[in-house]
Amino acid sequence: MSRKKTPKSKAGSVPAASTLPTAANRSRLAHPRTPCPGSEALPNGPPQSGRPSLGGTGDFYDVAFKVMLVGDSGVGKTCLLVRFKDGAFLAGTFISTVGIDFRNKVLDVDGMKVKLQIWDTAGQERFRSVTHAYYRDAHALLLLYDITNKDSFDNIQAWLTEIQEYAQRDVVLMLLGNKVDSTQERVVKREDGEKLAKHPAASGSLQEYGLPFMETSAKTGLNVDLAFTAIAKELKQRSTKAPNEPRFRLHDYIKREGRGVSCCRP
Ligand SMILES: Nc1nc2c(ncn2[C@@H]2O[C@H](COP(=O)(O)OP(=O)(O)OP(=O)(O)O)[C@@H](O)[C@H]2O)c(=O)[nH]1
Ligand SMILES: [Mg+2]
Repeated sequence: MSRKKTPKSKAGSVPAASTLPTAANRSRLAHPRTPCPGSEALPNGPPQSGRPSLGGTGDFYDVAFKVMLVGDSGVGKTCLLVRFKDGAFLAGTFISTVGIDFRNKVLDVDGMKVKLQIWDTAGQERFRSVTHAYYRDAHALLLLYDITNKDSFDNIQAWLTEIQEYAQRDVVLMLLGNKVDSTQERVVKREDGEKLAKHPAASGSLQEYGLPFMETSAKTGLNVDLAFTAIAKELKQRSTKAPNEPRFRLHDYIKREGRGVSCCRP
């Protein structure tokens, strides 16, 4: 597969739904808390695996995928993304995401440049219709709850139902219990997360094997890179399908590489 350079912004070349961000309206829809040097306005087009045609900043990549962060407001989606992208933690006042925002990051996965275009959605109910419009183009979803917030955990089933309704059937899905650094405030046991991941009532094509599950901390960085890397590896394997390449097993990978991960197969 040839390595290509992302063409200069193509944001104007693909029609976007009116509610979706474009170069012109992005700042109205999202309030990033830190400057986003890697951010760029991109079309909400069809899946891009194998065809690097996303608008860009000049990153080189071989394949590009769309990853969405979903879950209740306050679970740490924005912080997880900022930790992964910038290696920093957004402490202090909680500023809820408005609409949707995104960042790009190119990972080297087994010699191939994999570009993740990561969409950070607003967890608040009032933005749900905006989020729905993005599900269908997502190749992977990271579904978060907050281990210090029982409601966010209880709402996971509702999120899974929504995912089943709006996302592609073969979407790669991973469940993350965030804020694992807050040991004193923990109200959701790791075993409960594992149990839910093993037997989700609704989870699309991954139901057969249960969901890959990890606990993470955007504050300390625990398992954050691993979550995105695992997703990138899975997506890359699916798109290249090299005949002699050993099959990548997402569950086994995070079990082997994760810290504090026991895992997930039923
Ligand atoms: N202790 C701890 N706090 C965290 C962690 N991740 C996020 N937070 C805090 O939790 C609050 C919410 O984080 P956000 O990342 O903004 O939450 P969100 O899921 O993006 O929320 P919405 O944008 O409303 O959907 C902020 O005050 C963060 O500082 C974490 O891993 N550990
Ligand atoms: Mg947010």
